[in-house]
Amino acid sequence: MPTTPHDAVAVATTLDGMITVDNVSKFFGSVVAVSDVSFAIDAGVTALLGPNGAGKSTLFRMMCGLTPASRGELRVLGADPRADLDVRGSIGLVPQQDALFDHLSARQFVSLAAETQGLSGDDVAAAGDWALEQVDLAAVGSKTVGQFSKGMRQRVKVAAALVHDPKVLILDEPLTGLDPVQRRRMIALFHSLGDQGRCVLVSSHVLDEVARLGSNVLVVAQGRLIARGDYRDLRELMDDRPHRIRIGSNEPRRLATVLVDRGLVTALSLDDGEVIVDTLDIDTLGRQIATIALELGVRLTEINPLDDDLESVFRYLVEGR
Ligand SMILES: Nc1ncnc2c1ncn2[C@@H]1O[C@H](COP(=O)(O)OP(=O)(O)OP(=O)(O)O)[C@@H](O)[C@H]1O
Repeated sequence: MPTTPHDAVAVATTLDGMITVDNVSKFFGSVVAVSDVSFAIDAGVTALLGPNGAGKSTLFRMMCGLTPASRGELRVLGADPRADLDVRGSIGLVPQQDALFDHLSARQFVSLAAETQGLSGDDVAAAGDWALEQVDLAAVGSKTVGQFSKGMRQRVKVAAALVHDPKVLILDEPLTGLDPVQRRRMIALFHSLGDQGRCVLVSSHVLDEVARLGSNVLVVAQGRLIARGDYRDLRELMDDRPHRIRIGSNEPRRLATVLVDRGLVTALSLDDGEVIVDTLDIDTLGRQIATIALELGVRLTEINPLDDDLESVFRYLVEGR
């Protein structure tokens, strides 16, 4: 554990988890942003995966006590974040927006965050230095934020959220726009913060980012929690879904007939000389298609999945198709 410039807020954790969300819904008029979501999470990194508009930010805002739930109950460190100011003080939020003041130095920006959290006097500078150290920016703390790369800017935002040494750190899409090296560095930072006993909750709409975030994943879509578990299990579940594939060849009709005869596809259509197939067993189809083409003397020009985007993965998980 690192030494901290000020006492960590001592708040009891419940048996349920450091964050507990119990049958929570949030309505904005007729819009259901969050629908009957329940989960409990503890120390370490948890990823909240979901497409745009899934309800991730709304869940985060409720956890931070910024907006009330319409129904259900949220507990952070055993208390209601709307009612308990101590608990609000043990949450750090990294917002999605790039809300930095470019003319301030990183140290000034983080100190401002420390003052906002109620620190004063020497504690402000000590907390600022400590937070910049955590994100590996202490050496460039006197540079203005306007000079920073996207990855460094994100780390300044994390430092600002960490400055009061919160037990719970909530990060809204913190990996967006980072290059692979910056992303790896940020993910390593999240894990080190989680290993120090913090509950680190990170949202993302990118499946591959979540693969690197770790084993604890919550999947939300259309306001509902639709899956939860180890990333590999979720990936398997996603890979088991039916796939739609476009196959280009010089003899689409002959190829189509054989694919149906051999039971390799569940649906098929011909589109402008190309065969569009649905298959439940993409591996077998992939293995056999070249052999079949060879047998028939048919030349393959293209094999492309049409539904390998994240939206179709979510659609499958939500609707089972
Ligand atoms: N203040 C609001 N008033 C009305 N509707 C809202 C409000 N905030 C969110 N919504 C709606 O609630 C739904 C969930 O939005 P939310 O921002 O929580 O999703 P998200 O998963 O964070 O997506 P994104 O990454 O795009 O922000 C969306 O349909 C959104 O339009």
